[in-house]
Amino acid sequence: MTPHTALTIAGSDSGGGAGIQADLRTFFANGVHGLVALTAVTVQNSLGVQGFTEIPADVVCAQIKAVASDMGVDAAKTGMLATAEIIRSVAKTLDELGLDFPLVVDPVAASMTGHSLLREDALEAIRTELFPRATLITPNLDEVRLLTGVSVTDAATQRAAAEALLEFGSRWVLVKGGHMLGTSECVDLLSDGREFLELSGPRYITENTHGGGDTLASAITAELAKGASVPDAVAAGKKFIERCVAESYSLGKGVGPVSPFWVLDR
Ligand SMILES: Nc1ncnc2c1ncn2[C@@H]1O[C@H](COP(=O)(O)OP(=O)(O)OP(=O)(O)O)[C@@H](O)[C@H]1O
Ligand SMILES: Cc1ncc(CO)c(N)n1
Repeated sequence: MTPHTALTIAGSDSGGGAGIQADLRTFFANGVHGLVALTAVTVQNSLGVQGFTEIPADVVCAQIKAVASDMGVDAAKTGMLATAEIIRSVAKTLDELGLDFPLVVDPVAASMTGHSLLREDALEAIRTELFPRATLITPNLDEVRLLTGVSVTDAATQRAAAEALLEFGSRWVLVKGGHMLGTSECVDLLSDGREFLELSGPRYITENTHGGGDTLASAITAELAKGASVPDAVAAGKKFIERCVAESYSLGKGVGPVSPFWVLDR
């Protein structure tokens, strides 16, 4: 049987734990065929990002058009987009395609070691060009602060952040709580402005969470590609990432990756 398709528009991680590598293994683990529009080549390992080179914007868009026109896209996600020019071109291309599939925008600004993955002014372009076209946006707490100025420290500020982010025009927002320190639970808040759904799970004690945000967003995208509603896709994505954090491993001298290898024993 031909599987559903999910497109990732994102950068490559030479360490294999984040970026398109995380997306493709997550798509596979969730039973969808992964398509790729590569935006940048990063030089990185478990210790951090040493640099990156972006792909020309017209080549990024040509990849999207090539797969969309021939194979069809059931859902798409964006990760590292590198430059404002790439962001604007991707938005235009999605419009040209009619954007008749769900779009998850993970507003990747920096790696977890704090290295920038976006040229200056590009986060503003994600906000104005992509958020209004997004079915769901999935910022972490650092990205929330950069986008809204809100510092999330508890349930009330997480809800205030969700409300502020929805003003930018996405249908849904997931404010991820992975970086909320001092809590024994990891609580992500999903909202469309009417419903506020707390997705809560155990916080595992591990340093090895590289690629966690990408893995969550691509697991959600895979579920959307298969036809799930946003709340169902996010609930399934949360279960998936939890298990991947629980089974993460050390690799290299720094932060190891979350791992979907457990699906091989399913
Ligand atoms: N220690 C942990 N135990 C369980 N779940 C976690 C843990 N850390 C993060 N998560 C979950 O992983 C997902 C990603 O959240 P997080 O806030 O870490 O995103 P991120 O910062 O974008 O990820 P990345 O580490 O890729 O930069 C969320 O669902 C969050 O609740
Ligand atoms: C290529 C790439 N995309 C996203 C992230 C964020 O996890 C990363 N470290 N590298």
